[in-house]
Amino acid sequence: MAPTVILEPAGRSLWDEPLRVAVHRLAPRQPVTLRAALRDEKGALFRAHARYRADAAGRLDLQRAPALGGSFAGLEPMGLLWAMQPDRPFWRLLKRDVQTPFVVELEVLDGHEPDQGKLLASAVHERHFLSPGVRRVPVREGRVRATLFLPPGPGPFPGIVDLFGAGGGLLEYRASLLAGKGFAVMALAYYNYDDLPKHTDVFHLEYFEEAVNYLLCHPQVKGPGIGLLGSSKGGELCISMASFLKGITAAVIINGSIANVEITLRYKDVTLPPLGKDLNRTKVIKDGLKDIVDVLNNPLEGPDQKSLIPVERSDTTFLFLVGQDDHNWKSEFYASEASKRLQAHGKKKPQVICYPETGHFIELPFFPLCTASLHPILGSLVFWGGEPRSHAMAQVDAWKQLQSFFHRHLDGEKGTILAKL
Ligand SMILES: CCCCCCCCCCCCCC(=O)SCCNC(=O)CCNC(=O)[C@H](O)C(C)(C)COP(=O)(O)OP(=O)(O)OC[C@H]1O[C@@H](n2cnc3c(N)ncnc32)[C@H](O)[C@@H]1OP(=O)(O)O
Repeated sequence: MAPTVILEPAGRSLWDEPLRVAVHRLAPRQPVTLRAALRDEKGALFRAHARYRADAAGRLDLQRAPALGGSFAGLEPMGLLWAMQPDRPFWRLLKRDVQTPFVVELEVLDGHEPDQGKLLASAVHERHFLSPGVRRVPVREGRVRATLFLPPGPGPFPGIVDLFGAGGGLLEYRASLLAGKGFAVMALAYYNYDDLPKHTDVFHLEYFEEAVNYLLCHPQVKGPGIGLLGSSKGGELCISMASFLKGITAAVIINGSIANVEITLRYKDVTLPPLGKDLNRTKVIKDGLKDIVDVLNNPLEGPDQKSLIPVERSDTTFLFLVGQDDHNWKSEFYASEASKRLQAHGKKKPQVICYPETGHFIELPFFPLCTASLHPILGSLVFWGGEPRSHAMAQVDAWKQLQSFFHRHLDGEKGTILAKL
């Protein structure tokens, strides 16, 4: 009988679920190569392969068998996903439409030559971004342009606003999966989407306030406060929201900055200018990639202090998730400074989790690492940092940590929300 691929769950699973891959009916100790591939919505092909050897009974189980080489090595049951590389250089895996899955094709080839062995077996598996019963509700309310994801059932649910970074648009894949964990999550656009400006020199915090209030007033959102989740420029904006706006109980900042970067921020009569920078501090590393980690000025010094976000005003409970190899900016320094400033002002000590060999884009579990791509502000190819295996481990942990943080701080007893300004 021919070899077969056994997948658990079979046929389909959520993107953040571990997938158990096994191959049965191989010859005892047969050398094989496993290949995985998926195509993104822009046609880029992401692929990984790994060499294995079946056991004495002709079985291969990726939870027990180490990869002997290929795109990764060692015991890595999800390596065929996180070690994928795009056929387009400097391309990042993004999910643009959460209503369709990524379709992963798995192949088992005889021998250890990834492009030459005879095809022994194959399987197709769908990786979804919408949990069963999660509702996707486009929001066009006042100025707010967003998508709200509601868990199944009547609620009310703890509410979270989710922001991605520079480049804008509306990325929904994190919000949609998080809604499956029992939260009402609003993926919020703030530029380069729908009728929002394509580019802007100023962000008005009143826009974000409108979004927070929309969520707070939603009948299926449980008060008295909501959570914020933001990465990169989105993380920085979450720190500003938590510092100036009412109604924010908890915030998770993934590689964010404590200073306002690149685009002026206004709220009522307050203006935070962009942090100073010196592009001469750009280093050109291999393949002409730019390393911009030293470009921004130190926000604790001189006139650059005007760009510092007054995080010490905030009564929000923070979790900072930090990639220690972030080459976009100095996320670890920013998180530690935020922690110092909050504590110096008698505020709650934030939780700071630092991940070694982890770069700028801490994504959902099993997303392949994007080490370099076009910088949405600089317009040139930059190095984001990270080592694939460590980065993959960090993504799994970060996803668990942020969920338990939000459950702890948004699902608990009602707290008092204090006015800030
Ligand atoms: C100047 C001073 C700088 C100083 C630096 C100081 C320090 C740092 C400060 C900065 C702090 C901030 C730090 C941060 O925040 S870092 C950035 C974090 N940002 C995000 O995570 C949000 C990402 N969002 C976006 O990038 C956009 O909204 C997307 C792309 C989703 C859609 O948007 P839109 O629908 O409008 O886009 P398009 O499809 O027409 O594509 C447009 C172009 O984008 C390129 N592209 C698209 N997809 C991919 C991909 N998968 N891989 C690689 N590249 C991709 C590609 O070249 C394409 O052009 P073309 O090839 O099609 O012609």
